Amino acid sequence: MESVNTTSDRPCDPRCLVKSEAGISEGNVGQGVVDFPVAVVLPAAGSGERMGLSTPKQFCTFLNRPLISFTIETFERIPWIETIVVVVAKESHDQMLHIIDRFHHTKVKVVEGGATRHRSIFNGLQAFSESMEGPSPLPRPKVVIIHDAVRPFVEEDFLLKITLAAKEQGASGAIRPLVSTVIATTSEGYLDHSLERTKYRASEMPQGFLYDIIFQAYQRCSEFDFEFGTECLHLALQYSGTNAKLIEGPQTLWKVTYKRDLAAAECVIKETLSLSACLISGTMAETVELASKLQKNLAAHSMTLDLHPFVKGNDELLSKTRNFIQISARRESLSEITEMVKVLEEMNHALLYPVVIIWVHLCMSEEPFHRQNPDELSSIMDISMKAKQRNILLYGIEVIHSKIPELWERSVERLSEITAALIRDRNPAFTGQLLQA
Ligand SMILES: Nc1ccn([C@@H]2O[C@H](COP(=O)(O)OP(=O)(O)OP(=O)(O)O)[C@@H](O)[C@H]2O)c(=O)n1
Ligand SMILES: O=C(CO)[C@H](O)[C@H](O)COP(=O)(O)O
Repeated sequence: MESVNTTSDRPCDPRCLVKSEAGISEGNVGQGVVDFPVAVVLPAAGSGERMGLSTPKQFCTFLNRPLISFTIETFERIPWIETIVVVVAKESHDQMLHIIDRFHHTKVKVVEGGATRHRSIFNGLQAFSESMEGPSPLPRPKVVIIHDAVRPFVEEDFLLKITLAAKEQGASGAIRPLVSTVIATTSEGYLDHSLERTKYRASEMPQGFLYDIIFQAYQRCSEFDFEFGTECLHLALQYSGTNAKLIEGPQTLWKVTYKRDLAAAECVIKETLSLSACLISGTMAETVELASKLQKNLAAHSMTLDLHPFVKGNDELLSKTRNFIQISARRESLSEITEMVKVLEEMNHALLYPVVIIWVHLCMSEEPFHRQNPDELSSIMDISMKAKQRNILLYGIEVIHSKIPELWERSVERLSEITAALIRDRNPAFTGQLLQA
């Protein structure tokens, strides 16, 4: 296998859409460059002591998905990565299989972990090697990337740098500037000496290796290394004589370690998910006018709104969008929302990330919709409850088209703020509510 598939049928990762906007088109970064087999080992057999939760951090959930699934997805959607070996503790094996099934991961092979990170990584690498007992091995890669399962943010262009450097030099690794100075302490707890910070770097992940180099290093390393070592690059140097090429990586490579890191990871994903939305205006003059005001106001919240009169039948648009705002002055428009939810469900569009739909009802009379149509209020609740089970978050906002310009402007302002907050926060607790702007 010397060539790679460069197309992906995975649902679109919003993080990659951001990359595309930055000029790197989705799915073709490695095209024609990575023409050798590449596999990934994700150690995920730790217990997450520093997190202080009963669930190991890789299985902690945010946005309805365990952390490890986000990391797997990052690698899985890169066409030139063939196989992902996920190393988990024996007791997590079934849970891992369930995650693979539920989130439709397709490139993953699960391997049993060891008592330390190095032992887990070695177990992962052994999945590619012949052994007397055990199942037949996976095809041996030229380059293997090792990456902690608890670092969900790594992008294709950086992985490409790591992979190519590993192919050229035998080993490569991500580094970051130190945030704090490193000091040595005496056994009595006093300062012994401090290191000159500019000379040192933090070693992060991913790291890349020629498979034969890192496998040999693990075969030769000592029990002490297995028990207390924390650095794969060091093993490659000491036991295979390979000096790693170090590449400065982005700050998003940080490792989820403490509880606050889980909240930070959720924030990063939510922020990316809320960069754009599809605004469905209809054709009535008042709804089109409101749509263009909303578009302008939300630009101030760093949100780009694409305006469309309708989306019905436009499956391509639906499949690329994570946020929809439908403005309507007609009562029947709720049935259009029901239809949209149905289409999104059929596409399984919210499998990996929650989708937000905001139904904005523009009341042309001073009498609000919720007083005129109490039955329809309960039907928003019904639709939203069913949608929520499929990870689709439906909210309603009512805005009265006041004839008094100041009141109207104030309502539009409030509508913009509520809309931005609902999209940014993706809070399931407010679904089915008809909020007043
Ligand atoms: N026996 C182990 C220990 C750790 N890891 C994995 O190595 C990665 C980085 O390790 P670390 O952040 O230290 O994870 P934990 O050991 O789980 O955390 P802690 O040190 O707080 O217990 C994690 O994905 C972790 O699951 C592993 O596969 N096998
Ligand atoms: O980032 C690293 C680079 O080698 C660490 O060694 C790795 O994350 C190990 O984590 P820990 O020592 O906390 O188990």
